[in-house]
Amino acid sequence: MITLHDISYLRLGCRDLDQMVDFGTRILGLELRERTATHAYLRGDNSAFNLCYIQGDERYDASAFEVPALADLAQAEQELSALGIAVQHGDEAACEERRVDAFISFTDPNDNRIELVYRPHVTGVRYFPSRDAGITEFGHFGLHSRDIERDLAFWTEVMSARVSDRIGDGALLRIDEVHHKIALFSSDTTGVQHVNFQVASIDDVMRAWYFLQEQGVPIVFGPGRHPTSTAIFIYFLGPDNRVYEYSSGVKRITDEAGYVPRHFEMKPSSFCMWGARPNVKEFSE
Ligand SMILES: O=C(O)c1cccc(O)c1O
Ligand SMILES: [Fe+2]
Repeated sequence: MITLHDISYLRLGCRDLDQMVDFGTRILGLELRERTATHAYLRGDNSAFNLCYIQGDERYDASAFEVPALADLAQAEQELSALGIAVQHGDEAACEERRVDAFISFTDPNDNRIELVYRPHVTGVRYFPSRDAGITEFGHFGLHSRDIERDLAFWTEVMSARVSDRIGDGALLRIDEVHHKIALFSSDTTGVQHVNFQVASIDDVMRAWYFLQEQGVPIVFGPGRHPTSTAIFIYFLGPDNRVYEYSSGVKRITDEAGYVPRHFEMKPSSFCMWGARPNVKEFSE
């Protein structure tokens, strides 16, 4: 089994880097930490970055997870190879580009690009937001799945994630006490399905609601409250057409041994207990 310590970062291809930097800073409220001609590193906490936008193929994305020890990379490579999954080693330049000491990359059974990283760089400089969005951490992300049972088996049996709740086919997976850091949703494509940042309180979610409307940002779901994680949320679209989410109050699962996942029906009320209706394809019946 491969043990994931935490989510680390997302690499997101885009056609217009300036536009994504503007969105990331002025709208999302992330800090632009570094910028090259082709790469922009943005963060909502003290890590080197959470999101790296890369000028070029807008369909490109990769999601990264931290493993605790260097030896975990070699062990992961062995286990993945035994399953017939091809593994690449990051060379020095690729490590530098990702601000990590070492990493391997592969594609999961859904062809999602996954990176396992050792020692993602953390800074001693506190996150300085470019707007007061109230971000407290990089919360979780959703991945598309063209075959949920196949992908769920991979993420739980190979990557040691645990199911916290299901909604229809969808699955919310934890790798620590936080209710979920990975979500799998049934779809016909690959890659990142949504990007979540946690904010401090309901006030930040409601402030975002007014702010996003004023800025003309399309809101696609919420404000609302998830019955699953109990988090209060709002979802909106970036200029890259990706779905972004702020949420606050995600529950923790402390009774690891005794917890039994619940299976919510595939209905809007399973995504929002206040009655908001999702305008997000993967959340709809
Ligand atoms: O927080 C949740 O429970 C949740 C449920 C459905 C979809 C999501 O994106 C979520 O974050
Ligand atoms: Fe989410």
